[in-house]
Amino acid sequence: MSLLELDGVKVHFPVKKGLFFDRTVGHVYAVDGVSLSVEAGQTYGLVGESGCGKTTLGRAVLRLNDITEGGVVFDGTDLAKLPSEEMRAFRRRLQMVFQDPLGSLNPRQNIESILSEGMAAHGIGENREDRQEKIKDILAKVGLPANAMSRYPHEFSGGQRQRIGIARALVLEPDVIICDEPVSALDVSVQAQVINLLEELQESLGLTYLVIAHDLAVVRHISDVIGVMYLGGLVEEAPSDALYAGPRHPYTKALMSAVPVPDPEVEDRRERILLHGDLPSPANPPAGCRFHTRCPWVQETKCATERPPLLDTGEGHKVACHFTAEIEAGTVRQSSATEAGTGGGGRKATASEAGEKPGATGALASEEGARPAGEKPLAVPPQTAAEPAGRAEGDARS
Ligand SMILES: Nc1ncnc2c1ncn2[C@@H]1O[C@H](COP(=O)(O)OP(=O)(O)OP(=O)(O)O)[C@@H](O)[C@H]1O
Repeated sequence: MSLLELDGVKVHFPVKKGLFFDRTVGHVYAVDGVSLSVEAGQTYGLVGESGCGKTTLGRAVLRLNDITEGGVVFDGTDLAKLPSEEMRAFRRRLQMVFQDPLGSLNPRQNIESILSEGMAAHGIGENREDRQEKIKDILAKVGLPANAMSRYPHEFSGGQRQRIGIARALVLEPDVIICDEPVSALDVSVQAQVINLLEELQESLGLTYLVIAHDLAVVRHISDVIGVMYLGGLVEEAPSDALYAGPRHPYTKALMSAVPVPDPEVEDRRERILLHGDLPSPANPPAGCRFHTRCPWVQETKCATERPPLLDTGEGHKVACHFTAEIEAGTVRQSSATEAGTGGGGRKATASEAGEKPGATGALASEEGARPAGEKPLAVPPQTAAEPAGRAEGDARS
C-alpha cells in the first residue's frame, strides 16, 4: 500500500448569494474526482495551469479544505473521515511548505519562535533548550547558520526564507511534505538551490513529497511520478521519464510542445500545438471531457458527452482521453474549427511561426493577453533553466 492514497477526491466550494450569503446558487468544482498514490520516499509532481485545482487538492490532503467526497488514506487511515481532534496527531506527520515564504512567516516572530511554535504544540522537545538544540540541527540541515535563530524573517533573502519554511516543516519530523509552488516566488538562480535542498533532505530523511507547480521543469527534476491536472481532474499520469519521452494526452502534448529545444535548427522545425481559449470556469465546467473545448483532436459527440476515465495504457502511464490510440495512429484528424482558432481548440505551428525565440520561456501560447492579471500560465522553461548542478549561492545575503 502507498503511503498516501487519494481516492476520487472532490472539493466543491458552494457559491453563495443573497443579503446574508445564505443561498447556494452553484458550486466551484475546484477538484472533481482525483485519485492518485504517492509511494513512501518518492516524489509525486502535480502540474497544471493556474486555477486547475492543485492548491485546493494539496490543502484537502491536510484537511485545510473540506473534502466534499472521496478518501485521503495516509498510512492506512482515511483522513477524510477522521474527527478533527484525531486529525491533530496526523497534522504533524503531514506538513506543507508554501509558495510565498515571507507571507507565511510572522514578521514579528524571530526564527526560534517561528520554529518552536509548532514543536511546542505537538509536544516535541522537553524544554526550550531541547527545542533549541533540535532547531540548530535542522537549521544546519537546511543550510542556515545557528545564529539565524535570533533573527527575523525580513533579515533573510527569498531563498533563505524558503529554507526557513522548509525548516519549520522539518522540526515536526513529518513523513510527507506538500510543497506548494516551492520555488515559483524565487529568482531562477535560487530555484535550483532550493530544489537541490529538497532532494538532499528527501534522501537523508526519507521524506515523501507531493510537489505542486505550474512549472514543468521544476517537477521534472524532482519527481518520480508526474500527474497533469486540468480543470479539477488528472488528464495524464506517468513516471517522470515516460511522460517527458512520450506525452499521450493532447493537453500534455501541447504543454510539452512548448518546451524550447537548444538546437536552433531543430527548434525552428519544432511543431508546436497552440491551444486557444481560456481555461473554462470550474464553476461551469464543460460536459464530457473537460478539455474538449480546447482539444485540437476533439471528435463529434463522444468528447462532449462522456468524461473519459484515467486508464492505464501500460507501465503506469495513465491517460484520460477517448482517442489516445487513434491520435497516435493518426486515424483521427484535427478538428477544422481549431485551425481557425475559434476558441474551440488549437492548431499546430512551427516554433518560428509561433514567434518564439529558442531558449525563451515557453508557456501555453494561447494565454497571453486573455489571462486575468496575476494568473500564471503553465511555464515550461528550457530544460537547463532548473539545472541544479554548479549554481553559485545566489541567495546568501548575509
Ligand atoms: N475557498 C474558495 N472558495 C471558492 N472558490 C475557490 C476557493 N479556493 C479556490 N477556489 C477556486 O477553485 C479553483 C481552483 O483553485 P486553486 O487555487 O486550487 O488552483 P491552482 O491550480 O492551485 O491555481 P494557482 O496556481 O493560481 O494557485 C479556482 O477557480 C479558485 O478560484
